[in-house]
Amino acid sequence: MNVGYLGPKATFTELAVKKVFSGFTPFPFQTIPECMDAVVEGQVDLAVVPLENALEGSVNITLDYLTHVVQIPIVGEVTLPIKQHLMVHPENAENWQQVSRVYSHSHAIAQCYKFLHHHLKGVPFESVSSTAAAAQLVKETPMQNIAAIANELAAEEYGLSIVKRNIHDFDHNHTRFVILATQKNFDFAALSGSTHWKTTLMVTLPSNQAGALHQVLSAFAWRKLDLSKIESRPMKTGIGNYFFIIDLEMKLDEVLIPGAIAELEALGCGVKVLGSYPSVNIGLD
Ligand SMILES: O=C(O)C(=O)Cc1ccccc1
Repeated sequence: MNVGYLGPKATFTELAVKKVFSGFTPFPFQTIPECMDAVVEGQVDLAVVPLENALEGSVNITLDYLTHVVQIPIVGEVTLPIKQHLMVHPENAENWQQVSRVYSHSHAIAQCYKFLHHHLKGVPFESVSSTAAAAQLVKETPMQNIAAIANELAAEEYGLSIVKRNIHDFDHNHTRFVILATQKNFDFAALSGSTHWKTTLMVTLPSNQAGALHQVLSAFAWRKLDLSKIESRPMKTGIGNYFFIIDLEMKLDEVLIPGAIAELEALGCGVKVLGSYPSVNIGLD
């Protein structure tokens, strides 16, 4: 099977792919939408993209593309610890404190904001499509003293020198990556051995109805359904129009979740199941 992922080689997404898809053929794509389009067009069997980071929150492009553009179910989830390092071209290793710009994925820059503020104060930073794309840029531009924030594998892959390790501002830095597939026969529970399942719903509220969100939450609460996330995202139809993404800590069953969905629909809500999928937590080793 082919797995599309946010590339180029040595992104955090590739680390996630390597942890769970040994024996699959990896295909890097430059952007998250390109990965998802590749699944829709049948160019790859699966796609792995980042969805949420513990320090920086949701990867909005992933959520928005999944909810507004493509219709691909989430079939699995992998959570990985994230360690960010500052790296430069070996020719600039001695002078890293004089770097003129720092490149990385916007989430990685945000995860290291305190470090950048204190150790590279005033140095501009610029976001690129991934941490590994930043490392590749630094490799290809040795004549400029610039830095990338990326992982250890990227330093190896692009021949860069790590000049500061673990520059993320908080220790518990994890990212959730989702696996997307249209194929019905892909079984992530069998592949990963995971018995922990989650279900993700997209809920739109009836317009201008006082207490609607309270009623939505009570449909889950009285059934004792455990929510691990609720987040609002713009409908993109006008200021103040939002939908909700709700994660439940259980597999889609035949009674409780369908009962809650029926109750929400009776209230005038729209409900879409984005996926019910096994979830795995991986260590860096
Ligand atoms: O840019 C990468 O390496 C990615 O895979 C996206 C990302 C960025 C920052 C933290 C986790 C994942």
